[in-house]
Amino acid sequence: MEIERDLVSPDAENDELQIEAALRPKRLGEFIGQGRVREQLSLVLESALRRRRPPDHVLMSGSPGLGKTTLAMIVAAELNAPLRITSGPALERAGDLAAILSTLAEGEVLFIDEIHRMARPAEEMLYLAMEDFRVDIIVGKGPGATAIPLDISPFTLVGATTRAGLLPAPLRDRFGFTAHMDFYEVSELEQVLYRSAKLLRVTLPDEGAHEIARRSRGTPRIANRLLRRVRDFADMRADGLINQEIASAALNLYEVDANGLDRLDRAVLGALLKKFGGGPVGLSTLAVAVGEEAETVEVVAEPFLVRQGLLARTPRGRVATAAAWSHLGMTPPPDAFGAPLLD
Ligand SMILES: Nc1ncnc2c1ncn2[C@@H]1O[C@H](COP(=O)(O)OP(=O)(O)OP(=O)(O)O)[C@@H](O)[C@H]1O
Repeated sequence: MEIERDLVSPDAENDELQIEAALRPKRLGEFIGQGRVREQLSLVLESALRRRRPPDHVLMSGSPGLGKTTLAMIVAAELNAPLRITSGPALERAGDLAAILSTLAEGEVLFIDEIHRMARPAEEMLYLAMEDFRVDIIVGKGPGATAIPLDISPFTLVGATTRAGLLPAPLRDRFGFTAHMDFYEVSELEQVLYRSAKLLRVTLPDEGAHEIARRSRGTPRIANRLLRRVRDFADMRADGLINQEIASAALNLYEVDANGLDRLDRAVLGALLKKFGGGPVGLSTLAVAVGEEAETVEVVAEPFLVRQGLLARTPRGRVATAAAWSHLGMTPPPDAFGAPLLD
């Protein structure tokens, strides 16, 4: 079974990238939510500016669509520094990274998205670059190979990962500041929606904003996407009025459920309850049951289901909570949460 990428998929689709760019907050002061990260980052950046030195390297971890790329761009903007963007999968060989590092301008911000997917030789080159602003260029092969050290300009690395746990410790330790991005509160998503509505020239009453925010899976990217779909629906069916009823009808039409669960979330929960009696079941078995890659289930669906209190990760596997059974309107078997109690 192939799960279609849904309206609430946290990944950006191609035609969406342009709209996203237009909706991106450009400065830290415009960035909504993630209060602690914002405050810590602003201290790091301010003190770097005062010392006239590039700040410590920054690692950002969190689910897709929570604003990691946006924050990386903001870091460069706040430092008034140029920004270079690449991603882990593009750095297949050490030479790919050397070509970038050796051409960085002084103080430039290098953003590596999906940094956990970088090839090993590139990763090792990065250690030295991050620590000593130096790369060793290997010339020749085999026993005759020599390493020629090359100084590079001091720079700031901003790494983003959806899977901080996969980063090797030597790499993780070289970041002076780690920002854990969490899902957004409904009230924060409302602020994201008001801001986007203004930029898109959409009239958004409070009740419409609330309905969209609470179904946005705690993710600004999804909130912005749902806003555009609800606007289309309201334009066609309600003279552009986005009240609670219209927002709710539009989101039902697009199969976003009342808690913002998407089709993949529901498929994972459904399989867990119907095929495995609520678990425990291993991640890969669960992924096969919904026809998805284990990584997709782990990175995309699980964090939100865990956050919603619908699924628990235990040493023996994934387990549905009581809330999951009631969310799908099912009755758990008597032994669903361990042995039944005897009177
Ligand atoms: N704090 C925020 N305030 C307002 N808008 C935000 C915020 N965070 C993200 N957004 C919006 O969500 C969109 C997606 O954010 P972004 O691309 O930065 O996410 P990401 O975490 O880098 O995702 P991915 O890992 O998939 O690249 C942006 O276009 C931006 O409009």
